[in-house]
Amino acid sequence: MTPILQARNVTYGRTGGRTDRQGFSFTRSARPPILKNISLDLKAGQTLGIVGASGSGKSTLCRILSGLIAPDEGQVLYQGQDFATASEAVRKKIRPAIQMIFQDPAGALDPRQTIGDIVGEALGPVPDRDARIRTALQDVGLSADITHRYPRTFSGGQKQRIAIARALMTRPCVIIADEAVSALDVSTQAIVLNLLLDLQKRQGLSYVFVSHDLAVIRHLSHHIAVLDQGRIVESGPASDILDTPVQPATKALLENTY
Ligand SMILES: Nc1ncnc2c1ncn2[C@@H]1O[C@H](COP(=O)(O)OP(=O)(O)OP(=O)(O)O)[C@@H](O)[C@H]1O
Repeated sequence: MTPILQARNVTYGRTGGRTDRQGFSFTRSARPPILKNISLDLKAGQTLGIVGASGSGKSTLCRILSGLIAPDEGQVLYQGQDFATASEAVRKKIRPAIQMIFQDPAGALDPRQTIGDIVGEALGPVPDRDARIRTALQDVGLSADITHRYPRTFSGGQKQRIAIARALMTRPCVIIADEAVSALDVSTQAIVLNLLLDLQKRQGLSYVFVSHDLAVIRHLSHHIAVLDQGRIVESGPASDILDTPVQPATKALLENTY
């Protein structure tokens, strides 16, 4: 079966001249690329864990896999279709199918918007808007009656649930989670991770789950790719990587975990 999401020989940050959505630009220089020759597959209904030390390129890879920025070389394919060469009609389908959740739930939620407006942001004025917002909140274990409240009155874990509810609104197939539980305390991490596992079971979601923390990655990954200085140095089934690591970068991450 074709993987739901694939990177094929992706290189980024070498050729210069590109500007990403956050306004950073790259210039030609002798420094190595941020990502070099990355190939990976995400199977439908599974979780690919991407682990690496700080600065190894994890967030950049997330932005490329979600289509926020384009690779300088190589391809990103959703259900076998190249983001770069897909027609506008196909891109319109791909965009809502891939959603991201970020590390800082507080920063990701506009404090001036109500929870209803935040969760319903991507929906537009559809007739069943309120019902869909309420269902999404219930799907992440929150009360459907919080739509009129504001983010500041919620805990970090609740804010991350609200961010997950927002991501679910477009009925995505793939969620890319960039350090999505790193800002939470350990017991709240476990609650959010179990919620993600439950959603995967119920809705068949596929995850790219990025973390510097192998204990977190262990909890939900089927496959793992280890990123070191912009390259994948080791990848395979989660149990192989965690139980018999080969590369020094993987061993170092494991030593820091246990
Ligand atoms: N827009 C940019 N312009 C220039 N350099 C960048 C840009 N984005 C990232 N970098 C550099 O690319 C490298 C990888 O950054 P990235 O944020 O992807 O790593 P990371 O593994 O997510 O790190 P962390 O775990 O600390 O968030 C770093 O050296 C960073 O300084």
